[in-house]
Amino acid sequence: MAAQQLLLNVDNVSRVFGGLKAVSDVNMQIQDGELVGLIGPNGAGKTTLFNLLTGVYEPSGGKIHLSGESVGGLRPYQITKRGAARTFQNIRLFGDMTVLENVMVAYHMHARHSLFTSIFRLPGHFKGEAEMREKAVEFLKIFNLDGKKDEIAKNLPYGEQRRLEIARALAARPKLLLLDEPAAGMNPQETVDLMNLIRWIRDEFKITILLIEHDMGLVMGVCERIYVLDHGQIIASGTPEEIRTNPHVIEAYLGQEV
Ligand SMILES: Nc1ncnc2c1ncn2[C@@H]1O[C@H](COP(=O)(O)OP(=O)(O)OP(=O)(O)O)[C@@H](O)[C@H]1O
Repeated sequence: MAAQQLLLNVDNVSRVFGGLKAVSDVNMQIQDGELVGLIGPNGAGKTTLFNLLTGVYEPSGGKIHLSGESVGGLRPYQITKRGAARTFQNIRLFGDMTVLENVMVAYHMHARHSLFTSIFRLPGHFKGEAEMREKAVEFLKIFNLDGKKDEIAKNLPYGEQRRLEIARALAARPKLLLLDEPAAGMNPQETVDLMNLIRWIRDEFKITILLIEHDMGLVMGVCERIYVLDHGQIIASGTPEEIRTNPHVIEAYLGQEV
């Protein structure tokens, strides 16, 4: 088996808001191809850490490397170009665009049209558009959304909007896909389907996935390794079984089922 490559290296990263250390000296190493969960009680700092990894916030301290390249403090679009794409806790689609257009926007970021062919609308450009449309429909098939390609995104049921958001993030061809509570608002059957889909995406696209999730069944069922944040600090990391029986984790979740 090939040696694993370090994809994401979070080295002593912190973020302070006023007097509050929302993320405190966090260390996290994720290997290429891993499927990793990030859990923790409300306000633990999970979304803040995602915002640091994707350039929404600048770290107050520490370093972040993606594929060996320093990305801490870069703008979100710069980090997307370097291979990290995400979804949000509150769905952020282009609500007034169609389902297909939402995916094509992501493709456009990676299109290889020359300025010349775009301006003069030479055949190469049209070929590019047609190819892009075809690929976008292929993507939508994976997510069982191809039948809805011409619907306006905001009119889709909630679970489908979540799936579309994942499809759009994936269309940007990330090495690292960050999912912020992908099962939020889904019913149990949708959650099980999503769990299978996430695992399939990782295997099929050979990417690395880091997901935040409150649904413990989802995290324990799908992730190979889990980090636990509490009050901005990593209090545990390990396999689902190690996390389930970790006394620090049980204490952090006291009164809640782990
Ligand atoms: N922009 C901000 N300004 C000030 N404080 C913030 C900001 N963003 C987050 N915080 C604070 O940082 C802490 C961590 O919040 P964060 O949203 O990262 O937690 P979380 O683990 O994602 O919580 P939840 O599970 O409820 O989504 C909280 O105390 C929150 O109030």
